[in-house]
Amino acid sequence: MRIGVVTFPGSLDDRDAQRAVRFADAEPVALWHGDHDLQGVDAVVLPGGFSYGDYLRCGAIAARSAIMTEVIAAAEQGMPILGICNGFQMLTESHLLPGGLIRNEAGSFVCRDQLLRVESTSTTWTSGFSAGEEIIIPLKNGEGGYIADAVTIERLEGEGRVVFRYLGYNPNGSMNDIAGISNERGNVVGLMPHPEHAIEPGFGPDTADAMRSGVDGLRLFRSALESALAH
Ligand SMILES: NC(=O)CC[C@H](N)C(=O)O
Repeated sequence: MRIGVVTFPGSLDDRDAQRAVRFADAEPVALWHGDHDLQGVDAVVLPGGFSYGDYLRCGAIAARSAIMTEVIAAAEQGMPILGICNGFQMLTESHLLPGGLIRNEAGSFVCRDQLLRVESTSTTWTSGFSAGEEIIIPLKNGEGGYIADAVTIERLEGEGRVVFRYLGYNPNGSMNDIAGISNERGNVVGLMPHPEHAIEPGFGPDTADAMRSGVDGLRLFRSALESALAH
């Protein structure tokens, strides 16, 4: 499986995402924001960072880049797309996912190992988890507060499209403790925490708790690979 990772001006975690793809035994393909070319990839990761310096709103300018025209068309055809943090912001800004991300409630950047509950396993990126599983994934953002109108929130909850929920502590004031959501089809997933930073023991979240592997993030990439092999 070939998974494209898009680099935008100001991307920070594109190399980490490529590494995560490699660790999951898929082939990473570097894609460029200015190209109208997905190079025949099977899936796309929109990585974290500060695309276009976060000007206007995080992800707003990136959502209007050349590559996103192709990503949007491919997503609508069912291609698996994962938006991580700044990538999640791009997905809402391009309307592939509903709602938006606003400045953290506390007004400051937050960086922590975050406990999450996997609420939905019916997406391409979470099929390898068990529903209700608790995982730890690093989180680092300034505009991570998820908001949507009441009808949208009700719909997301009712359709089981809240994929990840913050547990124990809501780091940014997200409505309903929402950390990640999917589109109706389950091929497009966006989340604020960074799974690409939890792929290797000793280099991810604090693993002092023996119950935690520190590599929960890798399972999102593996899920996509296993979904592809199953089809
Ligand atoms: N880690 C990230 O991708 C950060 C996204 C964005 N720049 C923010 O601060 O919210």
